[in-house]
Amino acid sequence: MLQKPIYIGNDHGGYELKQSIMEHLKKRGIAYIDTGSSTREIVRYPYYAAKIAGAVSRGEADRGILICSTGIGMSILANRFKGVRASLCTDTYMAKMTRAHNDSNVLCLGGKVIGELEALDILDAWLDTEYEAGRHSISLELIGEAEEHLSQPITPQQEELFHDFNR
Ligand SMILES: O=P(O)(O)OC[C@H]1O[C@@H](O)[C@H](O)[C@@H]1O
Repeated sequence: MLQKPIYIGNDHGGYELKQSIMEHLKKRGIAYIDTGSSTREIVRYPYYAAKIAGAVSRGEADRGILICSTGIGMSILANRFKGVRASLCTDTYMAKMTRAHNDSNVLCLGGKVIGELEALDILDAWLDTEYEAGRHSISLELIGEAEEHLSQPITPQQEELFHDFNR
């Protein structure tokens, strides 16, 4: 059960699909806040992606959904924010796995890559799959450690940890 509304962002390429996503969330009784572009006019996707990724990173939102033409540009930007694990999904398997294994907190979709029904199935899989934790929590810790040292070269000790599969 989600505690906070899902933040949604989109550019022109994601405008159409966002309408279906919002309708679907409404039907499911899931609260959302739409901070995306409200027209088909050409806009800059990094601006809209940063609003959602920033909100998730600061803890104002637990989950976000980003929709652009391919989902790629927005996922590139979102994953630069601390604590954001943005997942570009093109099928339900990816959506389930990224929740179960990566505790994904931002779903990225490509409005020109997948059809409406496929997108809604992906969304449901992402919403309904719980994070498994267990062995995956070590990997998330490693991602967190990498985030702390983004612009610094990895030390030999960190390098060692990355290759220690017994952790
Ligand atoms: O549509 P334009 O502005 O040409 O390019 C931006 C798109 O390029 C991709 O990274 C994103 O999918 C975004 O929607």
